[in-house]
Amino acid sequence: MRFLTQPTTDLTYNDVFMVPSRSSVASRHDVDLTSTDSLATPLPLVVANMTAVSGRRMAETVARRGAVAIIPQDLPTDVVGQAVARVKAAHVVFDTPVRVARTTTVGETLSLIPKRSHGLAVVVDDDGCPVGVVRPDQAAGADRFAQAHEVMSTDLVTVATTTPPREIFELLTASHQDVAVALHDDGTMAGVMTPRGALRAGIYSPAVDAAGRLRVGAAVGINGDVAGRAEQLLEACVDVLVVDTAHGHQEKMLDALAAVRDVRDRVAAATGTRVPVVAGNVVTAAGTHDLVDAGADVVKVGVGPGAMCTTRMQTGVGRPQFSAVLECAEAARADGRAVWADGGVRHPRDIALALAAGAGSVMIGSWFAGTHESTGDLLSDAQGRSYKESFGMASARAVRNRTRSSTGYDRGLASLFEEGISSSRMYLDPERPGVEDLLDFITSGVRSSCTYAGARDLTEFARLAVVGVQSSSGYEEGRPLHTSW
Ligand SMILES: NC(=O)C1=CN([C@@H]2O[C@H](COP(=O)(O)OP(=O)(O)OC[C@H]3O[C@@H](n4cnc5c(N)ncnc54)[C@H](OP(=O)(O)O)[C@@H]3O)[C@@H](O)[C@H]2O)C=CC1
Ligand SMILES: Nc1nc2c(ncn2[C@@H]2O[C@H](COP(=O)(O)O)[C@@H](O)[C@H]2O)c(=O)[nH]1
Repeated sequence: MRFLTQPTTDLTYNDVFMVPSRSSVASRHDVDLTSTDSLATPLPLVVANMTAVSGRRMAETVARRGAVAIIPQDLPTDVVGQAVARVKAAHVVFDTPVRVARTTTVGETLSLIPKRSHGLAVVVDDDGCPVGVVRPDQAAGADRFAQAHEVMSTDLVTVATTTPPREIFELLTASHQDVAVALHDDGTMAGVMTPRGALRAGIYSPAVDAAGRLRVGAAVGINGDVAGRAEQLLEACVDVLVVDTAHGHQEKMLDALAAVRDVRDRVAAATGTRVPVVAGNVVTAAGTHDLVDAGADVVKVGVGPGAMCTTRMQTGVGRPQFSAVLECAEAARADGRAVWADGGVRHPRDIALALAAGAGSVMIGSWFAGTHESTGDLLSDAQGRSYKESFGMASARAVRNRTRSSTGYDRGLASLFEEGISSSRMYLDPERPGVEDLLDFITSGVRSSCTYAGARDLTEFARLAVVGVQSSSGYEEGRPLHTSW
């Protein structure tokens, strides 16, 4: 990346723009978005280890499209193990729908439907074979205690798991149906595919492990039995370990990271599978080098840019994220490593700019909180707008949860140090209510950014991008107007 003119201050994503360059890339479909970190995921996107955001539904949905989610550090390892097992058991092409039994009540079925973006629930019999589909409009007039089989439609489109997505798309559009149910040879349900899902299956590749299963990561903090937790997570088959704390450039972190690296190396020697270790957060070259020296394969960058973050206002500490990523990416590259740009992403352009600055992948939290697949329940405000509740991992709410096994006195002490928002509303975008809708939005933007720069992949993009510094009115000029002025 080069600047049009050398900046004299540190910069946020909003402070910068890219200019187009002469390009020989004829189509946005010709751009390869494989991440340039050691994970080499098909998409350079990571879902942040935030309790309000990242769980098994999020993990399997994004992995099917090529990204990876990190399960938060505040969950007990047996719970993480169950989530990882569910992700690993999920089909890599067909989506996992909401599944109910014939006898599930209509009330419960309707409450479960928003947990996925398909807008329906598949009814299965005792053997796991699909027998019908319930959509909210079919159940609208029914008693809440009626059972799913009483309101379901039995007009099912079924396909074999080997049916190509394009064929499924054509089958569904010709029959005016909204979903196909894929069956295993024994008639049990493998998953579902919508027409939109069929299009996605044609353009995205799943992020898979050596055994062809969906990939998922998990986080560890720096307190307690860090090595023990890392070992249990590796036994649970996580594909990436994230050692995460607010102040990543502290000696306690370097010790914790070295302990995690040693466990990982021991497991790698025994199993032949070397799981990458990510560590953060830092915002300087010095912090990056120290984390690499202590064992990080990838360094996580960002102090204070997150949407749930109060660190900068509380402490004055942090750094504008574009400059932090740029400096840390250069330092990591010199050490033969990569960085993740963590936090502060609100538009596809921010991801493109982070990648232009040299990030191997970009981590997103709050934006994805406002989707069907995030962990929270779907709520409605007084105007009927759908939202999910989100909160920061250093908020009083998260600290209370993290310290639940400590003494009252220690919990009281910990609660004095909150650096995050305990409750915020992340509204679902009616145009893009599912995380896959956001992935479509992001990847189309980033593919386009690459072609403007003349780049066929993200290594080229980070080399060829030409970046300028803009005033706040320059940024404002680029914002679309939804009403006239
Ligand atoms: N990217 C960012 O800007 C930030 C991210 N977060 C996120 O919040 C989550 C919780 O992280 P964290 O608060 O570190 O909790 P952890 O549970 O990981 O504990 C942090 C440990 O580091 C010690 N510590 C020393 N200095 C600091 C400091 N300035 N800030 C915080 N801890 C410090 C604490 O000791 P003691 O309590 O005794 O001081 C404690 O032992 C993580 O997911 C993290 O990514 C939190 C804040 C900023
Ligand atoms: N200072 C704080 N930072 C937090 C907190 N919870 C999470 N985070 C950081 O934000 C990113 C995600 O950023 P987003 O803009 O996409 O939401 C996450 O990965 C953490 O590094 C917090 O309570 N305080």
